[in-house]
Amino acid sequence: MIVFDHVSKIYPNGTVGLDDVNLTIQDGEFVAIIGRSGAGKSTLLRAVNRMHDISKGTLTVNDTNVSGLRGKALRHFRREIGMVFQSFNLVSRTTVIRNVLSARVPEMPFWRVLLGAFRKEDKITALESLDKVGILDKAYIRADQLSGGQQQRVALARTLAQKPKIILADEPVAALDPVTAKQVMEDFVRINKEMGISILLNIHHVELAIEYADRIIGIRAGKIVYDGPSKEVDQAVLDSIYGEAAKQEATA
Ligand SMILES: Nc1ncnc2c1ncn2[C@@H]1O[C@H](COP(=O)(O)OP(=O)(O)OP(=O)(O)O)[C@@H](O)[C@H]1O
Repeated sequence: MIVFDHVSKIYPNGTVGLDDVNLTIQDGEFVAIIGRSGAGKSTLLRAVNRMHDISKGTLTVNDTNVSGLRGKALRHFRREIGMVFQSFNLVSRTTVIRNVLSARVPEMPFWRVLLGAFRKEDKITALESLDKVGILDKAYIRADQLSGGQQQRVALARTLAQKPKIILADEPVAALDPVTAKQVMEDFVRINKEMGISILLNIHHVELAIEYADRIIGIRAGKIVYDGPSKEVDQAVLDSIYGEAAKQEATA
């Protein structure tokens, strides 16, 4: 469970990233965060695994106060939270399986890392993860020879190999064409429903958010202005999240 209790984030230059956010996300939820550019979506997402420190309030993830974590405890905590980015962040000149196996490195003794001597269990985990996202047949192909959608699936498989309880996804389909974007969103749904992993995802495509997520969080200028089921998101809700921009687009 993720709990934001009166959380604010003020960047060193004075910009308010989050403004008194109160939010509870239960285990196994699929939540999409929507809002205009600069609204605070990434700040919210990245606070969860402490890529960004919060300035005020309390953020608790699975009963751990995130702000109190240091050193080894922080590294251990981060292993339980997978992260997927818009730009995939793969090592392009190596194979798909090597990319996925890299998720196992923090669990390995140093000598194994040095020799690249992955254990059989790690290889099985990596292959199972690739199977879950439907690209097992690409295991021994170089990552840079795959399409964007396939590369995002490798990134997702790498995250699964980490055996996370939560996956954070920062604009995971922004670089993909509409058909591929839907396929990757379907992967997220399957992972969420079949494996029970909580998914918290930032997305600019409102239609995709509503179609695939169960719950929508609308953020505007660092404040949550909507938090409810996807099926209840209507034009009035979108206006409250996007303001004039939504009205102008609707009338264009
Ligand atoms: N490192 C930083 N230093 C100062 N201000 C920042 C920093 N990162 C983000 N901000 C500011 O905080 C606010 C929220 O940014 P954030 O990246 O969370 O928005 P976003 O909703 O994810 O935007 P986008 O959709 O464009 O990615 C913006 O005003 C942004 O300019």
